[in-house]
Amino acid sequence: MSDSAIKTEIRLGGASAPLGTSGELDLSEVRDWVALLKPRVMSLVVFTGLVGLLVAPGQIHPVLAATAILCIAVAAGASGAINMWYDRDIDAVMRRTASRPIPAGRIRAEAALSFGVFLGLASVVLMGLATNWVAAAVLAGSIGFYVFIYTMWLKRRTPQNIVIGGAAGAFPPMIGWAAVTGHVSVEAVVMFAIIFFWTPPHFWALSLFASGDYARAGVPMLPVVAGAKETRRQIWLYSLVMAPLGLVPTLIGMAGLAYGAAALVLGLFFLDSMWRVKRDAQDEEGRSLTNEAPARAAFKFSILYLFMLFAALAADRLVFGA
Ligand code: HEM
Ligand SMILES: CC(C)=CCC/C(C)=C/CC/C(C)=C/COP(=O)(O)OP(=O)(O)O
Repeated sequence: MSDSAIKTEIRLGGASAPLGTSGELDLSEVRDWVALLKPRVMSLVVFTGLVGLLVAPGQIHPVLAATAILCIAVAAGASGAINMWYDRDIDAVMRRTASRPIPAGRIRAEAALSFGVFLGLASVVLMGLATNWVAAAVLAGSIGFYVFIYTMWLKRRTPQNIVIGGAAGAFPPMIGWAAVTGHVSVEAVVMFAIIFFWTPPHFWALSLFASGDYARAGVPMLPVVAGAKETRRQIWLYSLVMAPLGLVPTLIGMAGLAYGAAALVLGLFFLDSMWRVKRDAQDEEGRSLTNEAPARAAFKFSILYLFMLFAALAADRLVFGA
């Protein structure tokens, strides 16, 4: 048994102090508070925000740039913590999420909520003071989108939850851009649109092999409500929009031909990966006969794709000064 598991058991058994308020903070507790921030998802969110900031025209002091990125990270983490507070009931019944700090009883739900609200407010105020209030407003909007629109309103109501709510994760490059320029222009909207249309293939690929979890929790994700066949079809349709969108930065002169070539190759790999999901060996209802191997590969590739596409955008600007 791990140290943290032993400590948790001792606390649950003897429970002299409520969880999360013992006054002492050891490494395993720190790890739990960090887990509330969904750090792995945050890493890509922060990276796209950083690229938005790097490709924006104009100057920003490096300390202010670093502060802006910190604010995006903290805001994304804060909304993740509030999401885990709100979703603690369904997280407890899904295998993938059952060991999270709140359902596992290692952090009190109210403590997680206070933590998230405090960090969320602090990130918006700091962003406004360090850069400008347009960036702060878009940052506040993305927290609101993830917490209120996606988590509280749509997630448990409609299979379109991630299409509309997914906008939350598309804002960071726009925030980085606004932090430098003080406004939102067409380039920022293009970066937003790429992530917006990337999100459904990214998430629905995962939901194809995690649909048992969502069905158990009563969350109406597309494969649960409309079946695997329809999910594969919609993954393909969104991919058909997203791959060409990746080329738009070059077409509007925001990036050069080096980025355009990278976006073309990456887009073709993305389409190939999602086509394999669509054409996976399946029964009449679309249930995979391969244990969803193509969907697992496509989910992983979706993350690499977005990372590389945005890396190409930054490299194009930094190396070729497009
Ligand atoms: C509504 C929109 C989205 C939904 C519902 C969604 C859902 C998920 C889920 C359920 C996972 C599984 C892993 C986990 O439990 O943490 C995941 C992984 C991941 N997502 Fe998303 N995602 C969305 C948008 C985004 C966005 C916008 C980004 C970044 C720009 C992103 C980046 C990632 C990354 C990097 C991982 C891998 C984490 C790991 O290594 O475990 N996601 N996503
Ligand atoms: C700047 C800022 C505020 C950005 C926030 C955007 C952000 C982190 C978007 C990602 C959305 C996301 C990880 C959804 C996960 O779905 P879920 O919460 O249903 O997943 P779960 O089942 O793993 O909890």
